[in-house]
Amino acid sequence: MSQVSMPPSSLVHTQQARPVAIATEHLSFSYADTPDVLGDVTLTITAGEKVGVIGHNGCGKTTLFMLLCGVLAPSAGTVRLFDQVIQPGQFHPDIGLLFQDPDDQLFSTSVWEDIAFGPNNMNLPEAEVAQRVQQAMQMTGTEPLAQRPPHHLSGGEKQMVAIAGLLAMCPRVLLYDEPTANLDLRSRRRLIHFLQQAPETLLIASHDLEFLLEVCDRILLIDDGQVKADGVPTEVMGDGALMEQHGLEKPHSLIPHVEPHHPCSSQPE
Ligand SMILES: Nc1ncnc2c1ncn2[C@@H]1O[C@H](COP(=O)(O)OP(=O)(O)OP(=O)(O)O)[C@@H](O)[C@H]1O
Repeated sequence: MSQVSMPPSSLVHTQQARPVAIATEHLSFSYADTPDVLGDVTLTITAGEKVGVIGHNGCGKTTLFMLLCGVLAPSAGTVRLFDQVIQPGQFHPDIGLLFQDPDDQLFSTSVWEDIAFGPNNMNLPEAEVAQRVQQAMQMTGTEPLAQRPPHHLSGGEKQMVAIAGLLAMCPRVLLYDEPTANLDLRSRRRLIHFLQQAPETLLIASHDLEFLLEVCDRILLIDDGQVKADGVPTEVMGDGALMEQHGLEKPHSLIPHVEPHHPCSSQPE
């Protein structure tokens, strides 16, 4: 694995004081007809980190997320969430997954009902459910949509409602799978500000590398079922040879900008 630069020692010290949010040990997974999607992945995510997960189509980002939150059962290895081993198939309110397609997440008759679904499942008192729904709608700017049927919303509106549904469960870890896929530029910018201020531990799988550069403090590059690079975003994504080797491109903002010299302009003195 390419270790692309270590954080400064003061940062290491701060991070060591924080608990480990996610730890995988020798995590492997195969689908019945797709073997070795992930092979022997061992990694540690510290509480409060904002980690971008990159890799070409089909490299296993979504599969990794589904293993981390217990939707899929590992073929081998374990996942720990704050030192508790994740039991596949069980409800883990401490970790939430935003699906790639918000339609997979929204199914109630109104936005309010959808956001309340998670807290209701946690058997919270009605007043607390209402308070959490209200707060989650406020944070995501979805209050005006409260009584609308989710299937009538635009792609971007659905995305924010799906995020509100996760926030209402107050998870400590959030997994975002392609969160900018349905968003226009203004909604994308709003999501960037929102995630920059998020107190939770974040893992974000995305092909929108510029978005990851703005939000994340660490990048994992996945290929051939393994973590091939783990480090500071500008250094992992700024390494053109590394990116190309794994089927990716350096983000535009990390390519040095050279002003083209117009042939008719006067020569510099
Ligand atoms: N339910 C499934 N059954 C069989 N194979 C699957 C299933 N889901 C995913 N796969 C395969 O597993 C591999 C990893 O898929 P995954 O969706 O995790 O990749 P990804 O990195 O999230 O891709 P993308 O960037 O396109 O979203 C791919 O080869 C995919 O075809």
